[in-house]
Amino acid sequence: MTAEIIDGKAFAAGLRAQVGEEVAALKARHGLKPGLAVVLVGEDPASQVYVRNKARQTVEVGMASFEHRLDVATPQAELLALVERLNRDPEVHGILVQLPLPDQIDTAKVLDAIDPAKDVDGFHVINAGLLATGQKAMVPCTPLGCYMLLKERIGDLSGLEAVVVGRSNIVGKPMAQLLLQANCTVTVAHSRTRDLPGVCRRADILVAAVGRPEMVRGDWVKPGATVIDVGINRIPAPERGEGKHRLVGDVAFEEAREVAGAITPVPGGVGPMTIACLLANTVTAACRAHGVDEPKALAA
Ligand SMILES: NC(=O)C1=CN([C@@H]2O[C@H](COP(=O)(O)OP(=O)(O)OC[C@H]3O[C@@H](n4cnc5c(N)ncnc54)[C@H](OP(=O)(O)O)[C@@H]3O)[C@@H](O)[C@H]2O)C=CC1
Ligand SMILES: Nc1nc(=O)c2c([nH]1)NC[C@@H]1CN(c3ccc(C(=O)N[C@@H](CCC(=O)O)C(=O)O)cc3)C=[N+]21
Repeated sequence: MTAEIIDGKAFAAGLRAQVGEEVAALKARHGLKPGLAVVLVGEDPASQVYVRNKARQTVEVGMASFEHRLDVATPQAELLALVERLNRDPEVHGILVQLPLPDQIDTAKVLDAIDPAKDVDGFHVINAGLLATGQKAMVPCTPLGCYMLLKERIGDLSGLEAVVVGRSNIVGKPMAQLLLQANCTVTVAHSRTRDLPGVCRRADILVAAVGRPEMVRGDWVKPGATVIDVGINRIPAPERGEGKHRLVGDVAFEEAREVAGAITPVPGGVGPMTIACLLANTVTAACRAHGVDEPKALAA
């Protein structure tokens, strides 16, 4: 059996259309235009691509986009001052500071300077704590996108064995929290996990967020499992010409698709969902800021 391919690109397009409708309704009923500010420090080429895509899609759904590009040598104090200004700006409902940040900047300090109500990345400790205790939070975009794909494919997740490989604050940990909330039995695996292939083989839901190209092999996958590949790895592709690259996930896709029940591709899987969820979170933040009912379809 070969797996169903989970079309994250198509699902994300549908979610963006829903966001667009909500934005139009907020304007018509409340004269409210949600706004997203994106801050990029430095000129990392991959980050520039994401930031450009985010800005384009923000405008496409009818929201206001504010882009701030700072020099790679920007002192921490200057970045913190910008965040403070955005916190106070009533036209800005969501703030995203693109990671990674240059070495002179203390990332945790910057993330925790963002008003938790405008923290559409869900990286602030307040939001991490709210999520972990089952309260209303801003949920990190990538895990939220993965969760939506899982709900769409499986429906009720209760009682399923979920294995999340990776324990970062931005993907692995919040992913595990969402799955736990949905009544999965959750295992979080990492670089010190013993017998990682054996642990993965228990999973009805296997989420790979490690940052190692094609690490999860076909024989790590339980037959029929749903595999969510979060990894975005750029590897050399000499077959496409000298100096060319291609994107691969953290899962060996061709092997895994022969065993899994369903699997997300890279590209076209989780990546587009991340940006769509960022837009959804910005609408949610704007609604909360103005005491308007928030659209249920845009949240976990
Ligand atoms: N699609 C999207 O929108 C997004 C994709 N990504 C991608 O997802 C991947 C993960 O990102 P992120 O969480 O930020 O990465 P981090 O580097 O912050 O975390 C990686 C995690 O993987 C674990 N790990 C590393 N090597 C191994 C190994 N050999 N065996 C088991 N576990 C291992 C680490 O374990 P330990 O803690 O023990 O070191 C760590 O917990 C990357 O490819 C990134 O590009 C990230 C964000 C968004
Ligand atoms: N504050 C912050 N928030 C983030 O959410 C954040 C970040 N910093 N830093 C970088 C990572 C990475 N990330 C991606 C978003 C979209 C795609 C995406 O759309 N990928 C396309 C391919 C794009 C391509 O071709 O390069 C796909 O998978 O189909 C990938 C990766 C968000 N991140």
